Amino acid sequence: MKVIIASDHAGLELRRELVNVLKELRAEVDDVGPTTNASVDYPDFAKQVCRAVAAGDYTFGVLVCGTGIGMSITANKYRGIRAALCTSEFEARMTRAHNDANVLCLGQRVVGGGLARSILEAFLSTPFEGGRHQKRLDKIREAESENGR
Ligand SMILES: O=C(CO)[C@H](O)[C@H](O)[C@H](O)COP(=O)(O)O
Repeated sequence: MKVIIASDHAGLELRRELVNVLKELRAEVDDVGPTTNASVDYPDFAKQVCRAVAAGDYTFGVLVCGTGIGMSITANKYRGIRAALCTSEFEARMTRAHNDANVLCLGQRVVGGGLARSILEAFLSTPFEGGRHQKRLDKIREAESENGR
């Protein structure tokens, strides 16, 4: 499994913890930064992750900012990206099973390291159920086209 991860300055510490978790889980992980806690703009980092996931270069992307909200708003602007902001394991399982989410967004100022780890593990290990949910994903794709994206 290949995972690409990024954050802004407000998600840097949690991102570093999650890189270690991903390595423990034997995922192939590319960490695109940032490398210092100088203030940066989260859309610049979301862009790198979302372009790579949408191109099919990675199984999943992970984005961390202060709340996870800015990252998730940005990520869902990219065609083919289904980004989910999760604050619980339940949401992580459901968004994989029902939405086939391909980008996980987390807020360092919202969830602690232990919970974030559980959320990440649930996200990575839950398969998409398909069936009735596929038809709904097809409709999301239609919505992307309708909006000229
Ligand atoms: O986009 C966000 C909020 O919707 C993220 O949490 C950012 O990390 C946050 O806005 C950064 O805030 P800061 O005051 O510049 O650290």
